[in-house]
Amino acid sequence: MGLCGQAGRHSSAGTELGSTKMPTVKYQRGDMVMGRWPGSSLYYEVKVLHFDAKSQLYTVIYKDGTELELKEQDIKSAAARTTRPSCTAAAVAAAAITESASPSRRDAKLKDSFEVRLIPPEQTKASENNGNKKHEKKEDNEPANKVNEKSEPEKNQSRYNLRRRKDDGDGKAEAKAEQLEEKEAKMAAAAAPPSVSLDFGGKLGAYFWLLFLPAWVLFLVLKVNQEDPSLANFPPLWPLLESFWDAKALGFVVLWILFQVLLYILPVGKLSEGMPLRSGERLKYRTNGFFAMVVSCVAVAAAVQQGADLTYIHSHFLQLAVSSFLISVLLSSYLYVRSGRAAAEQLALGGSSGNVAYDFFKGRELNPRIKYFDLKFFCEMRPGLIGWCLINFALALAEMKRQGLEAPSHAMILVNLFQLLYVADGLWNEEAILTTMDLMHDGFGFMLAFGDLVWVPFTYTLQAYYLVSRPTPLSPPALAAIVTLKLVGFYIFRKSNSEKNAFRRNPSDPQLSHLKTIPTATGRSLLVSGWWGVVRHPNYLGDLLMALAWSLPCGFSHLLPWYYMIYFIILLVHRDSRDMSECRRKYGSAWDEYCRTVPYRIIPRVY
Ligand SMILES: NC(=O)C1=CN([C@@H]2O[C@H](COP(=O)(O)OP(=O)(O)OC[C@H]3O[C@@H](n4cnc5c(N)ncnc54)[C@H](OP(=O)(O)O)[C@@H]3O)[C@@H](O)[C@H]2O)C=CC1
Ligand SMILES: CC(C)CCC[C@@H](C)[C@H]1CC=C2C3=C(CC[C@@]21C)[C@@]1(C)CC[C@H](O)C(C)(C)[C@@H]1CC3
Repeated sequence: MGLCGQAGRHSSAGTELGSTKMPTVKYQRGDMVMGRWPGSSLYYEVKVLHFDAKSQLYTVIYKDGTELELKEQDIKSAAARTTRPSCTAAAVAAAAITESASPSRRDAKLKDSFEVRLIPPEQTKASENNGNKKHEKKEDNEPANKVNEKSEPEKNQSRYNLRRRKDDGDGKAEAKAEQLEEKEAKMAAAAAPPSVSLDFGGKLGAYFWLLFLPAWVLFLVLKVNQEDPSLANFPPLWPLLESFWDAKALGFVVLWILFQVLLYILPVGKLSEGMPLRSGERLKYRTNGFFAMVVSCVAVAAAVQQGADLTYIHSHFLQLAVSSFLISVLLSSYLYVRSGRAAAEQLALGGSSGNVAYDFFKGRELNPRIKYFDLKFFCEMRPGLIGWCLINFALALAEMKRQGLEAPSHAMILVNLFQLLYVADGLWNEEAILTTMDLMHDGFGFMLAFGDLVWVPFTYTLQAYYLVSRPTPLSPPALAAIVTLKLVGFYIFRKSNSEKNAFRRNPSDPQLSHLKTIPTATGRSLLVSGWWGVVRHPNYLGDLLMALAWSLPCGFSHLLPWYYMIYFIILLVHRDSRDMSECRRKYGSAWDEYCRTVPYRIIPRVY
C-alpha cells in the first residue's frame, strides 16, 4: 500500500495536455502506471485519464475500458510493475476475489477504505473525447457517481466471480452484494449515452420497411387464398378495391381489442416489476395474460355455443387484416406524436434519429403509458397473441366446413396445439418478457405496433390457413417425429428463457448457484455455463426447432407454409446481430470474453 509515498513528485504545474492543464500532481494524464485493484494488493497497468484536485483522486482506465478513481497511494509508477500488466479489469477482479476468499482477509478488506468509483465503458469514451472539463462536470452532476462515492470495496469484489457461485459461503453477504450490483446496474444504465447507430437500413431502410411490410402481408394473404399458391402462379389476383374494406370487420377488431383492454386492467393477477430503467425506476406490469387467455377461450366457446359462426374470420381474413392495419397506423401515429412530449430519459436508445420516417418506424418512446396502462406490453402480449389462437381455432372450424370433416385433420390439430402451447407458455411466463429486447431496449413505434397487431395474427396463422383447403395426411411415424421435435424445441426454449430471466431477476438465486458467470463493468454478470454456455442464444435455437415443427405438418408441396420458418431464421439472425452489437456496447471486453468462451451464436458447431 502506498509504496510510492509522496517522494519524487514531479513539479509539473501547468503542463499542457491537449487543451487542458493538469495541476501539480505526481502522475500526468496519459501516463501508464500501476493501479491497485480495490480490495486486493494486486496492481495492474492502467492509464491516467484525469486528476481531480478537489477530491485528490485519479481517474484511471483499465485495458478493457473500466474506469476507476484511485487515491495516489494506490498508484505506483509503471517501473514498479510486478503483476499481470495486461489483465482486463474483469480478470483483475477475479484474481482479487480469489485472493480475498478467506473470511478474515475479506473482512480486513471490507474495512479497507479507499475511494473508488466504477464508471461504465460508455462514459470512458465520453470522458476521453470530452477532456477533463467535461469529466469534472459529470462527476458533479451524475447520481451514478455520487452514490458510488461511498467506499465499498466489497461491492466491487461481489461483481467479479468466475468461480461457481455456491462456493461463496456467506449467503447474506452475497445477497447484499447482489443488491448493490443491481443498484450499480441502474446507475450505469442511467448514465448510458444515446446510441447513434441506426438499424434496419437507417433512414432509407425505414421508408422501405414502411411500404414493404404491409405489402408483404397483403401478398401473403392473397397468395394463401389462391387455389394453386405456388410461386409460379404469380401475381395473385388483385381483388376489387371495395373488398378491402368491411365496417363490420373493423367493428370486430375494435371489440376484440377493447375486450383485451378490459381483461388487462382488471385487478386480477400479479404486479411484476420490469428491469431498471435508465432513470433507475422500475415500472410495474399487471401480468395476468394467462388469465386473459383463459377468459377469452371461455368467451369464444360461449359465443360458438350461442351460434356465432367463427368461419367468418376465414371468409373475411383480408378485411380483418386491413382493419388491424388501420388500427396499427393510428396507434403508431399517436405514439409518434406523444413521443414529442416525452422526456429524454423516456426515449429508447437510438430511437431519436430526427428523421420522421425512421422514428415513426422504430418508435421513440421506450414505455409509452397512459397512466398505468402500458401500451407496448399490452400490444405485444394480448390482442395479437391471443388473437392468433382465436384465428387458428376459426381456421380449424373452416377446414371442417370446407372439407366436410367431423373433426379437424391431424395436421390442423398439430398446428393448433403447437401454437396454442407457444402462446399459452408465453402468457404463463409473461413476466419473462420483461427481460427481452423488445421490452428493455426497443421503442414502441410502427414496427412493433404493426408486428403485434397485424404481422403476428395474420401471418403466423398461415399454416392453419393453408391447411383449410389443402388436406395433408400424416403417417403415425411422421406425427410422432414432429411431436418429438416440438417438445425438444419447447424444452430448450423454455428452460433457457427461464434460466436467463431468473438470473436477471435474482442473480443470487440459489437454484442458479452452480452456474458460472463473467462479471462486467456495469455490475451485471453474464452466464457462461448452463444453457447460455452452449450457444449465445439457446432460446432462439429452441424457437427455431419449434418453428420447424409448425411447418412440417403442412408437407412439402408448397413453399407458403414454410414462410414462417424462413422469415424466422432471417428475423432471429438479424435480432442476434442487433443484440450482439448492443451487448458489445454495454459490456465491452467482458462481452468479447463471453464470445470467446461461447463461440457459437445459435446452433452449436454450425452458427
Ligand atoms: N415468435 C416470434 O416471433 C419471436 C420470438 N422471439 C423469442 O422471444 C424470446 C426473447 O428474445 P429476445 O428478446 O430477442 O432476446 P433474449 O431474451 O435472448 O434477450 C437478449 C438479452 O439477454 C441478455 N443476455 C444475453 N446473453 C446473456 C448471458 N449470457 N447471460 C445473461 N444475460 C444475457 C442481454 O440483456 P441484458 O444483459 O441487458 O439483460 C441480451 O440483450 C426468445 O425466446 C425468442 O426466440 C423473439 C422474437 C420474435
Ligand atoms: C414486423 C417486423 C418485421 C417484425 C415484428 C416482430 C414482432 C412480430 C415480434 C418481435 C418480438 C416478438 C415476440 C413475440 C411475438 C412476436 C414479436 C412481437 C412473443 C410475444 C411470442 C410469444 C413468446 O413466448 C415470447 C417469448 C413471449 C415472444 C416475445 C417476442
